[in-house]
Amino acid sequence: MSDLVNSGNGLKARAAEVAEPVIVFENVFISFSGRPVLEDVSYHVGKGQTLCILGRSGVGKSVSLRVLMGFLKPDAGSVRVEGQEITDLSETEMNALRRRITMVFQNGALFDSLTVRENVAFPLREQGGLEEDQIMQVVDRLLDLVGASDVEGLLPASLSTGRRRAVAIARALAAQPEIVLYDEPTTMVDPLIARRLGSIIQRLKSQLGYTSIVVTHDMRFAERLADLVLFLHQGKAHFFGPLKAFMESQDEAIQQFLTLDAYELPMD
Ligand SMILES: Nc1ncnc2c1ncn2[C@@H]1O[C@H](COP(=O)(O)OP(=O)(O)OP(=O)(O)O)[C@@H](O)[C@H]1O
Repeated sequence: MSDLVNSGNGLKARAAEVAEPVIVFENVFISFSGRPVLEDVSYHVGKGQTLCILGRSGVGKSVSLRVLMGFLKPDAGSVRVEGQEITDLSETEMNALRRRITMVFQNGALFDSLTVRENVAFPLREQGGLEEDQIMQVVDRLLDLVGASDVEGLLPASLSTGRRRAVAIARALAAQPEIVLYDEPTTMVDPLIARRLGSIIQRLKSQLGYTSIVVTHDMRFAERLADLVLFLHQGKAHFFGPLKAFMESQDEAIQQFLTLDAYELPMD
């Protein structure tokens, strides 16, 4: 059933059948009350790659994620996940898609009354199909992966923000997604915790081959994780390409973003 239970699943076979990248945005437009936010934005993410979406505040980074989750419909353009057009799916089809794509929210959205272990076990129980001892095995592995084994018996309220976010990542993974979206994972945590969260995301990529998109303000975080960068600027995909090309770009808007980032006091 899962990579976490047994290493063989249908993912590889399905990916091989799909000629195009796992996620494709093509000429996407979206506006609110006539005010354009994304104008003609295109990018793609291949299997196992990490894309970091960068850009100044309010430029449409979170909107891009919400379009991918089907919470917002673009006015025009195509959004495809493993070759399937998602802009015209019914709510039922969208719910099926949301089992394959999961979003880790800043606040973690954990159940307050459940322990860390029970929180992580929750999606596995909800999905069914696993015996209790298998569930416990998967939970152990996930807690270990995010470094939260020592707090498994605690309630979320007693954890630090960074720990809560790590547990939220474990719970998101328990739903066995194929694609993980992270919205500002390092906001409001100190640099050490940010580095730890970065290591967790990195490990998920190298050990489990997740395809992921990370929205972040934090250039140091992006530098550690990104294969690809999408830099949104004035509604446009001002840059889309490999991290190295982004860092070396002499483009004025990119230079300004990188320079300002270097001078910004760390928010986390
Ligand atoms: N549902 C909505 N209705 C109206 N306007 C919206 C909606 N969602 C987003 N917006 C607007 O779209 C713009 C982009 O928002 P978004 O949250 O994507 O920015 P962001 O780049 O993620 O910024 P930040 O880094 O500050 O989170 C903002 O001006 C926001 O007010």
